[in-house]
Amino acid sequence: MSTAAQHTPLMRQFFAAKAEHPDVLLFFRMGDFYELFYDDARKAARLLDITLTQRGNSAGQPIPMAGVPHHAAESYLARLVALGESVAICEQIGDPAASKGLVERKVVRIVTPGTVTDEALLSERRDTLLMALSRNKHGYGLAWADLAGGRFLANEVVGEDALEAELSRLEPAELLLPDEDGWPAFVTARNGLRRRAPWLFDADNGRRQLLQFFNLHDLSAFGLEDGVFGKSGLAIAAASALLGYVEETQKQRLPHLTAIAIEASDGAIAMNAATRRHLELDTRVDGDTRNTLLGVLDTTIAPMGGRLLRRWLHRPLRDRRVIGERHHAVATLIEHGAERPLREHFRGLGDLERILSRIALRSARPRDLSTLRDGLAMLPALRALLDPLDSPRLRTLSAELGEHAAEAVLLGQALVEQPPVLARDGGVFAKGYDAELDELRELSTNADRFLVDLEQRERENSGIPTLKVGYNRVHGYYIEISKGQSARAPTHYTRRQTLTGAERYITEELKTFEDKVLSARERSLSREKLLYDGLLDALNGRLEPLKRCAAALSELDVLACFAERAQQLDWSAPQLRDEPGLEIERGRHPVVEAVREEPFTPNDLAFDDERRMLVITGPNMGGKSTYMRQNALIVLLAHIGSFVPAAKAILGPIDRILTRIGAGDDLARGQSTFMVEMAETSYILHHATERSLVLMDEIGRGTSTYDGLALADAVARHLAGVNRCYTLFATHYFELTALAEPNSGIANVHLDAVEHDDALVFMHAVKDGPADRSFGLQVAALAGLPKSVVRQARGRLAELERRGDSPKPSMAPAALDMPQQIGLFTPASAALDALASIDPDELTPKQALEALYRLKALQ
Ligand SMILES: Nc1ncnc2c1ncn2[C@@H]1O[C@H](COP(=O)(O)OP(=O)(O)OP(=O)(O)O)[C@@H](O)[C@H]1O
Repeated sequence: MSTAAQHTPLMRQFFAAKAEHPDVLLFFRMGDFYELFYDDARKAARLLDITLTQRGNSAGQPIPMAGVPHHAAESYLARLVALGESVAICEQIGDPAASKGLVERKVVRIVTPGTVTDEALLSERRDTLLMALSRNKHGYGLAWADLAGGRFLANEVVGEDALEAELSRLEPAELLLPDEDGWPAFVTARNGLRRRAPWLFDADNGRRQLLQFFNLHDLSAFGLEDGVFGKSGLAIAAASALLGYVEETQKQRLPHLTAIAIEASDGAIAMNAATRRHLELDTRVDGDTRNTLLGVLDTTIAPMGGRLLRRWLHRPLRDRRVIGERHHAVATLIEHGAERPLREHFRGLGDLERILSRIALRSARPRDLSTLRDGLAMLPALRALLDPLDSPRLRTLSAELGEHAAEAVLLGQALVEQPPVLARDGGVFAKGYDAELDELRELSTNADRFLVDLEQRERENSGIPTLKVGYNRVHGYYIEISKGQSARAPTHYTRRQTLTGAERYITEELKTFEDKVLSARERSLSREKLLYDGLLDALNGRLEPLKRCAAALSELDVLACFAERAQQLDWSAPQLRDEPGLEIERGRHPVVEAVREEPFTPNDLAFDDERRMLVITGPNMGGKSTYMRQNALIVLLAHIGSFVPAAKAILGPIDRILTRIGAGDDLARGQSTFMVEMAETSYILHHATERSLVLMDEIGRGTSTYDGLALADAVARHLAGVNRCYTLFATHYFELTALAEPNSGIANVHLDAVEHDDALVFMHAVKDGPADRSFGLQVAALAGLPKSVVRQARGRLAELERRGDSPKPSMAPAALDMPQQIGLFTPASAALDALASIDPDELTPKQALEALYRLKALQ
């Protein structure tokens, strides 16, 4: 082991900084580069695919090193943050030119996945959240902050399921949790996990810290004290742990987090992680984000509108007044043709929400301010558009937009039309805004004139026509004379620099001029900095109303998007009513309809107290899954305030949407398909209420036919009899169609196909009653199963049917109790089972022949 003393001074400085930030990558500034050393270098080289090299030796050993150029650091940081890594930025504090020996360095901030606010490190249309979790014997506290958007929220939930549901809803980029055992795997397996000392999650300390942060005497105004568990302080503990972390990493105040609010679970239609996954709200099972509900729905124009829509989509509301107002607003926009001009205005809007956060954090760039200026300038036109519209929500939003005339004028006068990217180079402020700045700028501008005159004069006086006046950053102003002519230089010229072909001089007059001009430049830059700070101060004084204005603009963008979609896609206004039941006429699946070339066949749905479960049968590919999901999506869309893809939808209250649908990612989650299927089913049986909408797709498929049928039957009976939820139950077990007895609340519907000229045509229309054929073999043929195999299966099927062993759709209910009579369970199915296990593509000709003999033997 090497000791500190054996290391070079530079490495000792590195180790000191590293000791303070052992868990994060350290970007150590070395001139124009950030360098990483030792393990950090190895890790960064792997993650960023950059070269791992060496920087000399220290303590007798080579130092592994990887570096990224300073000017390109942002893109590397963005990649690291996206991978869930944090980076401490250690800058050179002293002036390298002035300091003797080692220049001083200091960690100035820590970039972490959940705290970034720089535009370049954020995803435009998705919130970046930092979340903290606390727990006690009752449940969990959650607090999450969107620092880039200036939002701070909390919630308390009971049970791991509810915690998982919240995590899947919010998808935090970084998760803080007390460093203790016993956290469930769906928490500990997350990217961007940061374990913190458990005492940082203490409710009593936390309360004090929050009071101090918000400068308040009590927290009751935020509703934080009346969490789900009374005064347990779970949300408070999480919120204060979060704040502590932000202060530690950002090393600055957070003036834009002005409040914290509880976002209670019971205000929303509950959807667990499985439901979000199965319904493919914004990501498909295969990770694709197009061809999802959000993909079809999101035509918002401003990025902040897009983020709000995603938030809405993940949190359909139960408050029928709020949703009703949104529907009314959308209808009003359509009726008056107002959404198109509204959206035209939004094109130049920019991301005001994040800009305002950067203004609060004082990291706003000149272009942020000019975008804000342009946004504020369009407010009067927007209000003029909105004011004649008779909709309560639009009226509220118009009022929330506010006037902001003073800020609009201030920014209008202060900024040049197209400001530079960075404030430090100057040129941000318009002429006429500040007299002192104008005067200083005048001096610099006049300088050019002076230099031309001087050059002319010196040429004449010296008689050297090639004499030039110039400037360089190191040596300042000079008079240049070529080597050949330099002997003729006047005596009052003082030599400043010798080049290969020329000599450069300075004169008294030029020196005086230089001092004046350079100091004018410097003074004008520092004047601009002062003015810039003043501008930020002025805007910060009005941050709250400006934030409300940005929020109203985001909501208008989403409502206008709903209006646009409704017209483009022929969606209609849903009706919400207080009586229970769901009635959908000519409903469509928004995503399948959008991607299909052929027309979509609309289908109805009716649920009421007498009809609570539909057992859906029909051929594979017939459209069962599509039908089930479209109904869930219609219910969901209605509850975010959107119109819906149906001719008519009358919806009673809904508290949850629960789904059990086989998905391709089950195995990736480290559990067997059947385990996942049963865990999800069990969740549904425990949580579904009379007001829940439940989709069950092919339950029981993951195990043997016998067990599967028995389970599916018992689950269906439980859902219909005990949970009494609205259930769409798709199944291949025809036996289940027998459940639809009078007064059972269960009805049969089916999808159909017809064989036409040897081809199979799917009708996609949902009809009453059970299916009478499964078309399994025809679909298998469609899928390209070898003809010989299909032919053989067909023969077997005919034989089974002849023997009366095959399952019949009209099976009597009692049959379930006598499974030995059911064809599915006879030994004859052994041949089909064996057939199913054969993959023809995998077989050699010899193996195929052997398989054939085995099959024959099973006859
Ligand atoms: N109502 C419809 N109108 C038009 N096309 C439809 C309709 N419903 C489904 N389809 C088409 O049929 C395909 C198969 O539908 P879906 O996956 O819903 O069938 P399924 O009965 O659930 O099949 P499986 O039992 O094999 O899972 C869809 O991808 C879609 O292209």
